[in-house]
Amino acid sequence: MARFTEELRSAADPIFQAIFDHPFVRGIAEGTLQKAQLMHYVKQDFEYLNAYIRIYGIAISRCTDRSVMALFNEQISFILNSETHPHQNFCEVAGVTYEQLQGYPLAPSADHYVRHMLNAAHEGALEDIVAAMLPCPWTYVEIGRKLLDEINPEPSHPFYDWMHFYGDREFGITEQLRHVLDDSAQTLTPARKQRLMEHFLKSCQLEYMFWDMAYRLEDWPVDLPQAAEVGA
Ligand SMILES: Cc1ncc(CN)c(N)n1
Repeated sequence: MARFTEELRSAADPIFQAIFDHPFVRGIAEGTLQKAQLMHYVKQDFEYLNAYIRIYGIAISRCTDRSVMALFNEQISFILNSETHPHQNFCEVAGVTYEQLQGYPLAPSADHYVRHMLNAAHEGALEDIVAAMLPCPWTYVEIGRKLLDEINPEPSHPFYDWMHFYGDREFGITEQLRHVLDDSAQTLTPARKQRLMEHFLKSCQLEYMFWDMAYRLEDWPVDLPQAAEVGA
């Protein structure tokens, strides 16, 4: 019998293919992204990963199994201590410091993505959270591997580090999260599995929208004056 997560991946295949073809991902391959696009991506991804860490925290609060707690704990450390490297790569190419790109509000699509994972976390069980979180490492490891296979970049490629970071590393966590989900799916009803499929597919769509948000420099439609800050 096919793994449940194999069914998820098959259903999401058109979205994965659209992500591989997205102009931001092609811009990584071709080294053609604009400074503003790289900066917008890092501003948004820094806040997205902060939220993702907090959602792991909620997931830990739902765990009964210590090995799953340990897995989530390791992933929090990985994001805090290592997933800064691909951001640094983009900052170097854009010619800005990492600190300059921190503390910005989430743009609409990034906000939508974070809210979707939080809804799954607050309304669902552990497996709902994992289904909504899984596209994050899964799409990136496939993007990284595809780009490495396709262009076999020289160390002088501007995004050499980014491609190696994701192409070499995210497979492990993707497999481990898949196991957590496959194990719990064994005892779930078809209706529950359908719900997990919906969480997974929506996160895949939101992965696409995140790339698109960065490429198009998506932001809220109306700029607010500084005085909109409370007490200013
Ligand atoms: C939006 C998003 N999705 C996935 C990843 C890879 N962990 C990321 N850094 N940002």
